[in-house]
Amino acid sequence: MLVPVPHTHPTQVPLPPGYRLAELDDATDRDAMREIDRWAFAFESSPEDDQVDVWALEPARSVGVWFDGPRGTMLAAMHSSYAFRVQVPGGQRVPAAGLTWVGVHPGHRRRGLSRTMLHAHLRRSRDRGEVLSVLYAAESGIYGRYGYGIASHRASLTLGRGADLRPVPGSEELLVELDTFDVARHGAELEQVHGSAVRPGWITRDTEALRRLHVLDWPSARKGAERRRIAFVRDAAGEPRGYALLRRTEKWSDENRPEGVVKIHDVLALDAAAARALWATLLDLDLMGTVEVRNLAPDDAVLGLLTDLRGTNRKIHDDVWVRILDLPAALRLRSYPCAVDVVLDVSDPLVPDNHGRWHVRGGPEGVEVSRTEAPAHLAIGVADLGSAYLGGTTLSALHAAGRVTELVPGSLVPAAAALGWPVAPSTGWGF
Ligand SMILES: CC(=O)SCCNC(=O)CCNC(=O)[C@H](O)C(C)(C)COP(=O)(O)OP(=O)(O)OC[C@H]1O[C@@H](n2cnc3c(N)ncnc32)[C@H](O)[C@@H]1OP(=O)(O)O
Repeated sequence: MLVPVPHTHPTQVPLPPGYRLAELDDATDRDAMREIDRWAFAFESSPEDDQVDVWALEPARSVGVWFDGPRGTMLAAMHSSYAFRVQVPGGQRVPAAGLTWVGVHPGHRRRGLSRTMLHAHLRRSRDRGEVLSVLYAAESGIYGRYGYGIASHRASLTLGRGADLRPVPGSEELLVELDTFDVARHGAELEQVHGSAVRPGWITRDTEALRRLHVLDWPSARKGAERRRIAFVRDAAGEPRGYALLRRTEKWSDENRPEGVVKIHDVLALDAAAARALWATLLDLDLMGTVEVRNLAPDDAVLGLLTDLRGTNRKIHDDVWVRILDLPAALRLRSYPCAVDVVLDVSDPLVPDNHGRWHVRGGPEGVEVSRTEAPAHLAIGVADLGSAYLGGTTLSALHAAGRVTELVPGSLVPAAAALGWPVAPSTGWGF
């Protein structure tokens, strides 16, 4: 079914002849969407994978570009989004469009298809009342031009077996239970723990399909590893206080020493004792030599528990990118750790409603955000404001890189303190 998507955005670039932007139907266009996904991301699924596959895209949120060519009509590009609620500093969960499945057939790339889709995405998300759009970027160079900035980071670590952890009172009384993961038996408790985390950038998986997708155990992805296991850490009443999804791979050295690898897909603990108990188990599994984890918050408890960080091969990667769609709402909905009184001159060529000078005034109890003609203290682009929004990247760091201009001397540091946040933003899972 082809529902034309109107081109009304002021900066809309017309598509080349033969191409049409249209809403995609979740049922009738599904095969074409899967085909574009395979072409764009260069993968093939096995018949065993297809049996466990989950369709998590949500109805009425996919838009594609059809090509009417000499050999008929084909889908040349698509994108979709999830209706997320993203936690912002202070704990509110704000409506956000989680952009996903952006893909252009390699035979139709660099003709502006993606640009046209992204402009439509920004407009449609705003029309739905979404305050932010968030994404994981396949490549760093794609999304800055649309006003997205890196708003959180994730850490990857490789730990040797038996890495020493500081003691935490109460951790010895907690029970760690290991089981083969089964979504029917473990899914609800896993999401209960996940949904209790207090951290900017945190995105709960609010549909059954997203919950299943997160724990999907692709047979082809095992590559000789065991099936997925789960470790739950529980208090004396049996309540889960943390979990880790993991799998082990057997490996032996030439001298027959055990050098197995534990790969952690997802790990979360709600307090220090739970983190200590969980990591003590993960770091002491028999026949394992190393433990690898790739999606920790940059201030995850394990970094403070380890007595020696050297040799952990710690790396930092970009996590979620944020695009502010409704600037006054976004700035009002987050909290501020201290008083703020600043005029920001925000440049946003794609969303004129965001563009211009904004007075942000208030403090921890709340802020007023209003348009103003008053001279600005700081000038910033909307992508850089997106980077600062969750509190993980300071305005000072952006200023040091020439990405914020201090127009009134002395205004940068107080504004940077007010837009910062004491808990590092992180999402911890990909979509
Ligand atoms: C949130 C997610 O889903 S991330 C997944 C993104 N998808 C992929 O990486 C899959 C493989 N790649 C693709 O499908 C496509 O090449 C896309 C989506 C990256 C780009 O689509 P295209 O239709 O070729 O892009 P389009 O022609 O609209 O280009 C718009 C601009 O982006 C630039 N651009 C396009 N791709 C890239 C890239 N990979 N890196 C840097 N810049 C890029 C173009 O040069 C152009 O620049 P300009 O503003 O200076 O003119």
